[in-house]
Amino acid sequence: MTTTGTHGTGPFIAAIDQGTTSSRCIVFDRDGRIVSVDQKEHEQIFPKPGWVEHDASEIWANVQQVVAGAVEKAGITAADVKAIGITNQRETTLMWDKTTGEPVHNAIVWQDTRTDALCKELGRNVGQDRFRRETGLPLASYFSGPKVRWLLDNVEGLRERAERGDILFGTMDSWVIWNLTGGTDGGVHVTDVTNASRTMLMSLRNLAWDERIAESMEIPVAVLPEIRSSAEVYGTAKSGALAGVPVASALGDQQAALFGQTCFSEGEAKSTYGTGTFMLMNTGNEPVNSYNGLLTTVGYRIGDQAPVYALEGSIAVTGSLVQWMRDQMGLIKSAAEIETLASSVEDNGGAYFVPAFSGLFAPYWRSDARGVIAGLTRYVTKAHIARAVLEATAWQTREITDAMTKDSGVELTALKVDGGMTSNNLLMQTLSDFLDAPVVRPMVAETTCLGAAYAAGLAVGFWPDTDALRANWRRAAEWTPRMDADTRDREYKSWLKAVERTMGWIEDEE
Ligand SMILES: Nc1ncnc2c1ncn2[C@@H]1O[C@H](COP(=O)(O)OP(=O)(O)O)[C@@H](O)[C@H]1O
Ligand SMILES: O=P(O)(O)OC[C@H](O)CO
Repeated sequence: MTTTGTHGTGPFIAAIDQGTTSSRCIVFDRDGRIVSVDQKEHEQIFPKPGWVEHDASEIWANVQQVVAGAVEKAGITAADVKAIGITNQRETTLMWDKTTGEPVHNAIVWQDTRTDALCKELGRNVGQDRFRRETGLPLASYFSGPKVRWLLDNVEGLRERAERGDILFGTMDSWVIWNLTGGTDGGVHVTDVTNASRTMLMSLRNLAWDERIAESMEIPVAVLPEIRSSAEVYGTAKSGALAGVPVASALGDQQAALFGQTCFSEGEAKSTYGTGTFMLMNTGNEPVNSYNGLLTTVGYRIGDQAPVYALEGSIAVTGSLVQWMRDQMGLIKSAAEIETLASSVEDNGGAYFVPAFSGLFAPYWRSDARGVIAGLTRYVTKAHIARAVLEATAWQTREITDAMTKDSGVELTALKVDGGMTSNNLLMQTLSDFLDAPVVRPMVAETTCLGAAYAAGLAVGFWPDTDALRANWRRAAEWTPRMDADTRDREYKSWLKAVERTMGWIEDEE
């Protein structure tokens, strides 16, 4: 996809978003407006049920293409661009040879569940609590550490090469930055605090690798990148359309969206509706422990300022359920059609759809759960199912906001949203109804790239401070609750009953 928008005169900031389904590059002007976009999808590789991989060489080639594409569409040159910001799908794990620059295996994607058994074993041997206490994360196949261990155990000869110091590990931020800054010819091997906080290997308080945790996972520290802040100059792009431009930010995509939504004050939260949904709340300069199934993570760190922490509710399946209705069930032809179909009925007809396709993430963290449609009768039509599909996203968000309130003590007053699913009006209204709170969407829906651009711009003095960024945030749409409390409470009870039905489907030995 390539689009060109209207823009003022330069200079500009470019952001690269290396996402789960595609890589894109967006050029922004000083008002945070989009000047140009270029985007390219990459192959999703499913070698076995539950396994998901990406070809990191294909991804790097795509990144170079979209950077060139966005620069060309903007009608600018590298000299007009003051900095490059990086944002990325988080947790996806890659190891490569630092002499040849070749990946040793496909990247293992965040959704991949191959390390389930390994996580259970680590839980038995090391203890669940230890990981949560030190890293803020529950032991789950979602995070990078167990994926690194899997690669070291399963790629022949890799452990010896890693111990010799020939191998580098990185999430996609590290891979893109290493290649951009020269690769085998002096590329810098770094990651930022937000990405590092998803590896399960970083001490959340010290913002440094926890060597004892790494040792308990049998991961040699020699493979780990240097942890840096989210907004500082890591190096300079060595080749391509933006050669000579400083690479000045890195943030995991959900943290970048928090930044792009200008959630700079404690208690401010955003929820991003894409393949999955991720809600993050800024909790200030101290990590807040979760007792209700949320993750404690780093929100961002600007240069040497104090880090900002966040609580996160991660939902594995939201937009991908709409894709499933389209691609596997054939009930709709396009994602947008789900709204038309769901709007053709008044309610869900008694049906509740819990899409626990790869277990349940927050607040349950149950890998033994599987998807369920509950409440079926002959009355139920495909339109009711479409409605239940949209309601599933809204109810899952409600469960997360309930947990956030319990953990943080902050009542939700409004939710800032972004991502592909927010173009669905019925879903946004339903969300407001179920949360009993206003839902607001900003003018620039590409908050992930915007956040990376903002951080890079701050690092090079393109924007003076976060107040200047706040001034760019403009509301495009708002939905307010219309549902009466009795209906909401009754429906929520039924949803929670349906969630119970998903648990324990997978037996341990499976
Ligand atoms: N109108 C819509 N209604 C519901 N879901 C939608 C709609 N448009 C797109 N989606 C879903 O949103 C997702 C794409 O959003 P996007 O933010 O681009 O995701 P990602 O960044 O995770 O690739 C897809 O899973 C798609 O099914
Ligand atoms: O690439 P996205 O938008 O699907 O985001 C993926 C998340 O970062 C996974 O934690």
